[in-house]
Amino acid sequence: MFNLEEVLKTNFKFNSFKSKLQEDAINEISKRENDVLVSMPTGSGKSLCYQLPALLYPDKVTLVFSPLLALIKDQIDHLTALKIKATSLNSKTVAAERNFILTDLKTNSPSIRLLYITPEQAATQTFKDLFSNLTNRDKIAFIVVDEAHCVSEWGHDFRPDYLKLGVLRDNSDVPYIALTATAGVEVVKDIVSSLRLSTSFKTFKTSSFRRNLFYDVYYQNLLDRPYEHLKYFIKSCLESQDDDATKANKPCGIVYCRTREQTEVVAFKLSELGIKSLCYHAGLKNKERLEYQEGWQNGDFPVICATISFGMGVDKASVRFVVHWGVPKDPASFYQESGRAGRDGRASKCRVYYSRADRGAIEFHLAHDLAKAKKKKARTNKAQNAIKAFTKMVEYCETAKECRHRLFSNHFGEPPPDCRNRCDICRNKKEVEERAQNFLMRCIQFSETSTSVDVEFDSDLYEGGKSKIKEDTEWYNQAGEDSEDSTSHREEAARRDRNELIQKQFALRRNPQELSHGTINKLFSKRSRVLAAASTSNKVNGLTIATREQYLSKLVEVLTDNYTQCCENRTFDKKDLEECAADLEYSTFSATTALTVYRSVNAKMIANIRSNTKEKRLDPSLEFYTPKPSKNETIADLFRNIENTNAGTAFEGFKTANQLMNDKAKGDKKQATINSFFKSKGEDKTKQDKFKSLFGDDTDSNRSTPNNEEGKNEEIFDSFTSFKMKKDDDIVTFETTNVREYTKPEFSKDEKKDDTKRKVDEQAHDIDSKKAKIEDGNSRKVPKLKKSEIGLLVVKLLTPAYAERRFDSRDTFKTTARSISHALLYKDEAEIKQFVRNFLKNHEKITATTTIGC
Ligand SMILES: Nc1ncnc2c1ncn2[C@@H]1O[C@H](COP(=O)(O)OP(=O)(O)OP(=O)(O)O)[C@@H](O)[C@H]1O
Repeated sequence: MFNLEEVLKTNFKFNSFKSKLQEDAINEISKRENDVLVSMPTGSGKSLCYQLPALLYPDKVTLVFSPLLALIKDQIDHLTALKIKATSLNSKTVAAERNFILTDLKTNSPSIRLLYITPEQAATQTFKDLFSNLTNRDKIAFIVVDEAHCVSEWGHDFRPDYLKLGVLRDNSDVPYIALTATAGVEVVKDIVSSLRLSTSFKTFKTSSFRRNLFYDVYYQNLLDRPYEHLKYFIKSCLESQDDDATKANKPCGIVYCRTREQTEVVAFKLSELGIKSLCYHAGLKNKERLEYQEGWQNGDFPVICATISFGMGVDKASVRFVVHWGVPKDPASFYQESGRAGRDGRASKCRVYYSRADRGAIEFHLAHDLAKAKKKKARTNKAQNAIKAFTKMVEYCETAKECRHRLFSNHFGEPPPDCRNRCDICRNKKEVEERAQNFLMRCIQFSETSTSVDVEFDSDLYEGGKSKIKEDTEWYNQAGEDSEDSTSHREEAARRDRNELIQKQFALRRNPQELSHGTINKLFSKRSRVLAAASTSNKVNGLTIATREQYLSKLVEVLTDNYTQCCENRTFDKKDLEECAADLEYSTFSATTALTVYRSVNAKMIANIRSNTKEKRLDPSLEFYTPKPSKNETIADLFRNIENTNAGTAFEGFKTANQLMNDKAKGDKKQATINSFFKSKGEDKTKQDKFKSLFGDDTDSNRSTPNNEEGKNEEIFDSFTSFKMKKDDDIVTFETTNVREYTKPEFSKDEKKDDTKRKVDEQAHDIDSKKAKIEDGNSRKVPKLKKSEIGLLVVKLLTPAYAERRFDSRDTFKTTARSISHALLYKDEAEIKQFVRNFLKNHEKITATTTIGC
């Protein structure tokens, strides 16, 4: 009917359509038969899809709703340059122009082809009159809704005024054209329902599958030296390209971090390891930001470590990798951020270095947003949606269920893509499953040794563990006598609570749609630093964990100021001050039942501390504060105690990442790596003891281990990154890494020494084991494996069943693992494996009453 190519050439000066999809969409729209939804990535030429058809109906006008004046201006300038009459009716339109528009559009042959309007304008009487005039005379060619995702609460740019655009349908049957960049299923659903697109609407949509991108996930806490791992990954990405490219087109990459500090630390670490990197975040001066962005774009340095603020308008073709150091916020952001890799169509990689600490921090913020939303529906929905979307990201990272690209195809409502090994799971599912399992197991192991909230090594699944729940319960019962009866009653209640929570956690994983306020509160209470967090809303009506956290933060801040300014001989460290603040907050919390009282007592306390600081008087809470005895219950405690013992340094105030880096640059090599904590002379015995208590391994001492005593626990800790069974020599060994690419570490001198030492230790252990085997052959009852090794092996073997929820509780899991380990003290690896296999075969569900049998 129309010669579209001719119109394209004559009016838009293009020789051909940008893509087949663009051509098809224009073809369909031109017919004016159906509503059309165009979903294509930015820059793919969506505007032409309505601009060209608008020219095909010379005595009609096309109305275009667009959210921003700046976008409108751009479009009008572009069309004016092409001599196409386009104008805008908005709050800034001067009276003369407004009159011209209204007069022109009321004629039989208006000269205006496209009229751009902000959605806010659509609600004005002037527009309503104009609209009914045009409709009555059948003068509208198309109603176009640009950036249509603004109708959706799932989108980032939700604009309530967009919701009103569907109402225009009441009085008109003009075809609607909705345009959006690649949108998720929920957003598309919202567009269709809000704009009331007809049931026969046609969709023109680009597939979200990026076949040149390879996706995978690694776990930060399974890596011995995560920054080195990152370095080798980056090197492999940057080296694989041709050398002929211009400087600006040389391979480069982005490392996305959650916080400004992280960008600084990662950039520093990479630079230190020989990969020139700079950071980019909102805290930099404008000039610096621009300079760094340009430097990266010009190819002055290959890696930029940035918060997600980096990337808007950055369209560099030769990005060979995008790393997320932590966890992306949601599938849509992840798609967009990782999609900055491989714009030139060449093979590129997208990797997440997952961290539970990051997950915890994000969950906490999400819970906070939800709490802040109070009962406002729109905000609550938004906060709930953010939690659901984040849950998908967590599942993506923590499991190895399905092709990584499916995260996106599911999100965009597309059929599963033909991945063909373009992700780690499709390439080697078994290996990835094992890695995910090791990660889960690691979380369980650390949760056994951690009784307080420890962000870096936060426990999996449970609300701070048994002791935390017990502590909460005790708090409620503190008035009563601690009789045996009441204790067992409380333990029973705690067990019930815990099981219920576990069930909810699992339910949450199964069906993230079913989130209730209570569940979320419970879920996030484990992240909280406040004492008895889980009891918050029961104790003080209307009080949220987030509010308590805010007061706690304030208390930490004012106490820190008071301490640094008013105490001469400082011995407390950051954790002491936090604990002191937590005690203060808790004392108010436990003495109150009304929210207003809670707030005012805290406010008064904060004011008092401030006034003491002003008068240079140490606050009594600090003057009489006795730091809690070191229990070595968390890794953080352990590090802190060792640090205190080793360094004997006074509190110097807290340092920013920058200061730390500067200190390091000045040669402060005191603590180059975590390992070096455990490698310094003199304190070995103490540290070993600390590790023993940390891992609950106090029974190996009766075993004869010549040559291997020194550093035994170091080895366990070092190797804790992952462990594997060496099939060939029948011995459980610990691996410093289970990562294929990480094969060529360049150790520093000290690390080489450590490594040699470890090898010597391992050899000694080999000799020791062989000796033990010979002795066993001589029928002496000597254990074939260390107790700790048996323990780890059993835990590893039981973990898949735990992940499949076959244990009724975490306690049962622990007790079973312990009982089996004890029972198999004199068995070898094969026997242990066989036993556990049979045990799991014979017991589908494992409860506290399941007998081990041996
Ligand atoms: N057929 C074509 N041939 C060549 N270039 C084209 C063609 N169609 C559009 N373009 C150009 O492609 C670029 C991107 O087009 P456009 O701005 O319409 O993309 P878009 O998908 O609307 O992006 P956004 O989501 O940012 O609005 C523009 O410079 C436009 O002139």
